[in-house]
Amino acid sequence: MTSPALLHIPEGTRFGYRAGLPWTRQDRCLVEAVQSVSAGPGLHLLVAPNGSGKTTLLRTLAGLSPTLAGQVSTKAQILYFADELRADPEMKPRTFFRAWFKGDSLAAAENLAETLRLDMKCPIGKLSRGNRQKVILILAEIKASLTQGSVLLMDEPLTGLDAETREQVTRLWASTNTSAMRLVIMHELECVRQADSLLTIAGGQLRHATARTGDSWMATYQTLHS
Ligand SMILES: Nc1ncnc2c1ncn2[C@@H]1O[C@H](COP(=O)(O)OP(=O)(O)OP(=O)(O)O)[C@@H](O)[C@H]1O
Repeated sequence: MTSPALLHIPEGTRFGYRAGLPWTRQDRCLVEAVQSVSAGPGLHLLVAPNGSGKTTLLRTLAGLSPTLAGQVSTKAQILYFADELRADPEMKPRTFFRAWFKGDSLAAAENLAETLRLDMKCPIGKLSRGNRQKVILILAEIKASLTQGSVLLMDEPLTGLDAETREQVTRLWASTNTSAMRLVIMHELECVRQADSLLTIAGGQLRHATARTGDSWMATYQTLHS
């Protein structure tokens, strides 16, 4: 049985920004869906060259920017996580999670922090890039666990993590909150062995592969760009 689509991007949908002064404003299209894209629960990778419009696409899917044409549809709860944690630098992760969660959810956040070796007593402003990233990942996972079938949009969540933590996180994604859809921007395709699809932007076109060609997602990426 195929999984229900949680996110649908119709053919012709355009993503970008409006540039210039209000009276001379012009659309600058970065990405156009040349085929419709539907994705359901699982892990979906968004990998494309620097500056091709990945963050713009993700922010638009999150409803933070308008599409330039067309309309994205979803019935799911959308959770967007930017590539940097925005929180009071004096706040410690323990206080941060206590502000977000109570009871079992808070306990789950604390357990995950222990698993990922996050120092809960170090102020966020003094955490390394990778450790700040762990705070975002824990927030994402515990929030996703509160609603069935959420859509998590994550901008470079693995950047800055050491190899062991990356491995732990990708294993976690495969085993928990499996009703969620994770659309994840990343640059290092090698660190993910299992994924349900790959999206990329080639020459301004959004391309989607739902099965691997060849042995790896890297081979699929190269095919989509050829
Ligand atoms: N509102 C805006 N005004 C002006 N330029 C913009 C705006 N939004 C995006 N851009 C430009 O569009 C291009 C694509 O940006 P975006 O951040 O979406 O790319 P990206 O693929 O995520 O890049 P990277 O891999 O480097 O993070 C960049 O050159 C960026 O400066």
